[in-house]
Amino acid sequence: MTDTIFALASAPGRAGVAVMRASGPGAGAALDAVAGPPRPEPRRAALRELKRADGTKIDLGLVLWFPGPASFTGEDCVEFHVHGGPAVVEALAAALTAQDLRPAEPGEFTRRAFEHGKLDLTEAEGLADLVDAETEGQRAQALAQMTGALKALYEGWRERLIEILAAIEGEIDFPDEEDVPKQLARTAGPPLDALIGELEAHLADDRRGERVRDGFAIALIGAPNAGKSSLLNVLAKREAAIVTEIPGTTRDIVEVRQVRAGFPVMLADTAGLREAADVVEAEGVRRALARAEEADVRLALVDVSRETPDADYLARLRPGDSLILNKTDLADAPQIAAPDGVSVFPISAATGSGIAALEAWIDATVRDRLSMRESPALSRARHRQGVERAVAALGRARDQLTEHPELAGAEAHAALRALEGLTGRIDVEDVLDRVFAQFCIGK
Ligand SMILES: Nc1nc2c(c(=O)[nH]1)N(C=O)[C@@H](CNc1ccc(C(=O)N[C@@H](CCC(=O)O)C(=O)O)cc1)CN2
Ligand SMILES: Nc1nc2c(ncn2[C@@H]2O[C@H](COP(=O)(O)OP(=O)(O)OP(=O)(O)O)[C@@H](O)[C@H]2O)c(=O)[nH]1
Ligand SMILES: [Mg+2]
Repeated sequence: MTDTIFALASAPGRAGVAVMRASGPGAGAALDAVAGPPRPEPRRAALRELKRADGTKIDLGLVLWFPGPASFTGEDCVEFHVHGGPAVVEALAAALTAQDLRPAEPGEFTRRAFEHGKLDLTEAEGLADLVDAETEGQRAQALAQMTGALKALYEGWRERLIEILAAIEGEIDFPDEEDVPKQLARTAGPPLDALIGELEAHLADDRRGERVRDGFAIALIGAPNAGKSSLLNVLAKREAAIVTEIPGTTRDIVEVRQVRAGFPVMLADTAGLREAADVVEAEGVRRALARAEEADVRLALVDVSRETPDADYLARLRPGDSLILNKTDLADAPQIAAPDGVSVFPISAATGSGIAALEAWIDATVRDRLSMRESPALSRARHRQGVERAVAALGRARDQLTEHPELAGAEAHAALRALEGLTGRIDVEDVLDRVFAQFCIGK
C-alpha cells in the first residue's frame, strides 16, 4: 500500500495563490471529498467550492486532476490552486489529513517520479538545481540536466560498454579456434580506448559544472596596504570590508557573493601577506594563502607608490590570474613583463580609474570558464566519483584485455555498475536518500 501524500508546492507564507499537490492512490477520492464530484476533465482546471467533510466552506479555488500514469509522479495526482493566505492553506491541509492523506517528505514527489521511471537520477538532480537556481547560468545548466543531457551521455556510454562486454564475453565463451588475444585486441580494444578517452575528457572539464552550481572563486591577495579591501568594496559597490591606512587591517577572509555574466561569483578579500606581527595575523595570513591556493583566479595587488613586484613574486602567478597595479593616482604604473597568461591592470581603487577594464576582464573570465559547451558538464561530486570509478575500472579492463579476458570482463562489469549508479538504474538506497533529502518540501 502506497500512502497518498500532499504538500504545498508553492512557497510558504502569504501569497496571491498557493498550489497544494497530492499524489497517490487516494488522490482522486480526496479531490471528490473536498471539491465534490464530478471530477474535472483530466488536466483541465475547474473552479470549485472547496469544503470540509462537514460541508463548511474552505475557499473557492481551481482544481486539477491528473490520472496516473500520465502525471508528474506517475501516480494519480491532484492540485488545488487556492487563495494564498496561511489560514486557507492550513484549512485545506487539515481537510486532506482528514481524508487520510499525509504530508510529504522533502523530495518525495520527485522520488516517486523517479521510482515510476519519469526521471532518472541525473534529471531529478537537475530539477532540484532548477528549483535552487539563482542565476541565468545555473538555470540553463539545470534545465539541460533536467531534460536529459547527462542522462543521454551516461546511457550512451552504458550501451557502448554493454557491446564491449558482449565482445569480451563472446570471446571467452566461444573462442574462435585460435588467437583469442588477437581477436579481442581487434574487436574490444578500439571501442574501449574510445570510451576511456571520452570519460577522461568529461572529467577534465576544469570542474565547470560544479562551479556553475557552487560559484566561481576569486581571491584578492597582496602585501598589507596594497588596497585589496578598497578594491573589494569597489567591486562589491558597498563597504563590505574595513579599510584603514594601517597595514594589517584585514585578518579574516571577507567574502562577497555576486552574479557576473549570469554566474555566481565569490570574491574573497584576504589578510595582507607578510611576516605576521602576532598569532591572530599569522592565522589570517595562513588562511589567505590557503584561499589563494584553492581559488579559481587570483587577483594579485601591488601598491605602485611603494613596491615593484620582483621576479619571484611574478613567478607565483598562474596563467589566468591577474596582476593589479593599484594607486596609479599616486605614481605611474611601472612597465612589467608579466608571465604568460597573466593580465596586468593599472587601476586606482580611490578614483575608479581602470576599474571598468578590470571588471570587463573578470566578467569575460567567468563567462569563458563557465559557459555551456556542447557536451554537458558533470555538476556534482557524485557524478565525478562515479565517472572516476568507471574510468579506473575501464583502464584495468584495458590492461587485462588480451592476457586475462575474464579479469577484463569483471572490470568492465564494475565500470558498468558505476555508470548505472550515476543514472540510478541500479539503486543504491543511501545514494537515493541523500539525493532526495536535498529537495525542498513540495518537490
Ligand atoms: N501547476 C503545476 N505547474 C508546474 C508543475 C506542476 O506539477 N504543477 N511542474 C512540476 O514539476 C512543472 C511542470 N512539470 C511537469 C512535468 C510533467 C507533468 C506531467 O503531467 N507529465 C505526464 C504527462 C505528459 C504530457 O501530457 O505531455 C507524464 O509525464 O506522463 C506535469 C508537469 C512546473 N510547473
Ligand atoms: N591614493 C590611493 N589610496 C588608496 C588606493 N587604494 C587604497 N588606498 C588606501 O590605502 C590604504 C590601505 O587600503 P586597504 O584597502 O585597507 O588595503 P589592504 O590591502 O586591504 O590592506 P590590509 O588589509 O592591511 O592587507 C587605505 O588608506 C586606502 O584608502 C588608491 O588607489 N589610491
Ligand atoms: Mg584589507
